[in-house]
Amino acid sequence: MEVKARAPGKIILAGEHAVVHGSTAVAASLDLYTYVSLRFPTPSDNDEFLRLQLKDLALEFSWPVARIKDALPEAGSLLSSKPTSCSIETMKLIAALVEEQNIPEAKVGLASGVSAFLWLYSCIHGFKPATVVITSELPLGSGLGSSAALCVALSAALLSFSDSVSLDMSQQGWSAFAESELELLNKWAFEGEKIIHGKPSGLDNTVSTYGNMIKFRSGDLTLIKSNMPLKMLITNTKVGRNTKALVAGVSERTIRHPDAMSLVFNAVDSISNELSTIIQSPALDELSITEKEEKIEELMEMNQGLLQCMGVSHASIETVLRTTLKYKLASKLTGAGGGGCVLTLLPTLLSGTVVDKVIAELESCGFQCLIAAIGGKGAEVSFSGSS
Ligand SMILES: Nc1ncnc2c1ncn2[C@@H]1O[C@H](COP(=O)(O)OP(=O)(O)O)[C@@H](O)[C@H]1O
Ligand SMILES: C[C@@](O)(CCOP(=O)(O)O)CC(=O)O
Ligand SMILES: [Mg+2]
Repeated sequence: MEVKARAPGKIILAGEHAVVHGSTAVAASLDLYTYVSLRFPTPSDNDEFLRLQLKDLALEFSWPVARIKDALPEAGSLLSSKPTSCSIETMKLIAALVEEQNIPEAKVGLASGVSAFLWLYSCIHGFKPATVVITSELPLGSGLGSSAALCVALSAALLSFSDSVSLDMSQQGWSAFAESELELLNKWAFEGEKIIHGKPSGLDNTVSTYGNMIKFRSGDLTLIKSNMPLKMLITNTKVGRNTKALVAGVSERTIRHPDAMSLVFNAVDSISNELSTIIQSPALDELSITEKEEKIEELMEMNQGLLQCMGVSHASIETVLRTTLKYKLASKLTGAGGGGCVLTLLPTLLSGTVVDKVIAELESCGFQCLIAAIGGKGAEVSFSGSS
């Protein structure tokens, strides 16, 4: 029997970084997924390895399970009872296990993802041999939440074969988790995100777990029901960056200028709250769709200005902003910034010709554009094969 889990990426409409410091953020899931399949060998396979295949990257890692048991003896004793944080000492032991795999220099950023895998796997399944295969439709390290999608899909696959979750394995196609199970897998995913991000807010793993559109503040989520069409152009600057370093940079700036930064975070909080009110307000309210879109555009520009104050914009992001402004379109970075992706609102009445022109101009700068559906499903699993 094999389980396949999938978890979506996300866009942050407002509130990235500030959410780490307690402000409200608004995010929506994307219809781009990370997939994790998990299979345990049968006794006749005589396989004593834990294998991790990163299919898109053509990389494969493996550890004899006895080696993992030697390195992380206490991990196996936790056995999925409760989501547990990886201590600094254990992190060093995991780093040694990852280093043994000689990840190519150009792909060294993957080490944190592989570490999160080892922690989640050994906590939930101890030292059992298995093969785990990962594929993703998301660009890695671009602000679309690939790290969270990885942690959520991993937790979903791992928990599906644990005593903590009871799913109907005979059901065909993708099935969703019960509410209490979603809560558990979101908590495990958060532990994985901590290994990748250092100090995550929990926003990304929460929207990847639950899907839809959410308002999030200090660990609390509220599902949002949008009452208007929201079409976003996503431009990937293809400038690589690392969320952990950018989040740490904002924290350092906050230590240097606590009063000013607290006002910046408060302003972002107001922007996110106003944005979620506009999105949810009834379609036949006094505000027409166009008026709502104009307000959202203004809020996006204000949020972008505050992200600049936090020091997370980038020359490539500024190029996207300037280019879209020529077509009177508003944009903001999404995710951690420093490169990565930029969102541009495409108003309902905007002609297809203008959309094509702006995309052509952005792509002529070497950027990559996509229009993805937002607010779709969260984590799901699908079983195949006989038990
Ligand atoms: N499919 C994947 N396979 C392996 N590692 C992954 C995968 N997706 C994400 N990661 C890990 O997450 C990191 C990117 O996370 P991050 O910097 O938070 O950017 P984002 O979450 O916006 O994509 C990668 O460098 C890698 O360590
Ligand atoms: C910057 C932040 O708000 C979002 C990071 O998103 P991403 O990893 O860049 O997709 C960090 C967080 O909320 O944990
Ligand atoms: Mg991330």
